[in-house]
Amino acid sequence: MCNFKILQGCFRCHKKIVAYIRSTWLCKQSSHHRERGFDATLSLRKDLYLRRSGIKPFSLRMASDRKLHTFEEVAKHNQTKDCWLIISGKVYDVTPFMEDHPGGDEVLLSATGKDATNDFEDVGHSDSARDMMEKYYIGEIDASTVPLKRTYIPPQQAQYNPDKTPEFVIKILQFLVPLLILGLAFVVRHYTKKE
Ligand code: HEM
Repeated sequence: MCNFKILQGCFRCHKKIVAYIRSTWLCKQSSHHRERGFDATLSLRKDLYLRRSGIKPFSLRMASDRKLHTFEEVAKHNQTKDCWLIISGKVYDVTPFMEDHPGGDEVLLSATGKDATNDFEDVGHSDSARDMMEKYYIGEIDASTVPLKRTYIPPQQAQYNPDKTPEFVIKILQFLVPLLILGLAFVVRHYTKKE
């Protein structure tokens, strides 16, 4: 039985070919090359083939190898000694990595019980970090079981409501009373001058 299936451009003419790999050997490929009298790739070692094709083995796992986990099941693994993460639709058991994770085990713990894709991407993990993920991959997440993202509901704009409290009346009076006194002073002065 073949472990991996590859759809990749031909080394020579870049036409897409299908190849199957068993263990470390390429065991079957589409007849494209043989039709042209070229079947040297049949004896290529898998790692050489993969290096040339630029595909990481991680992406080559067949669908049947991927276990589908529910969100609820994954969320239960939220301890230092049992820690699973969901990143880009994939499930990782990072328990053996907790002590060695350069960012510490606490960040990994804080990323459990949710889709940690953004947390992972925000850090700007290196390519070597991404390559390491393969080691901890245990399956796919059943997307239909992931709770919908909490949507941000902006605070409701307070409706215009003129302030009618006593405080507001006092403020108005503080402004009006000096004006009234000033006006009264002018009136009094005006009449007293005439007399
Ligand atoms: C399978 C999952 C993960 C693997 C294999 C992994 C691996 C690594 C590696 C190798 C580094 C060293 C820096 C680098 O090479 O990029 C690193 C750093 C770090 N990681 Fe992760 N990581 C994973 C998940 C996460 C998650 C989910 C978070 C956030 C919640 C996170 C937060 C960090 C932080 C904060 C650093 C330190 C960055 C720094 O100090 O520059 N990692 N990780």
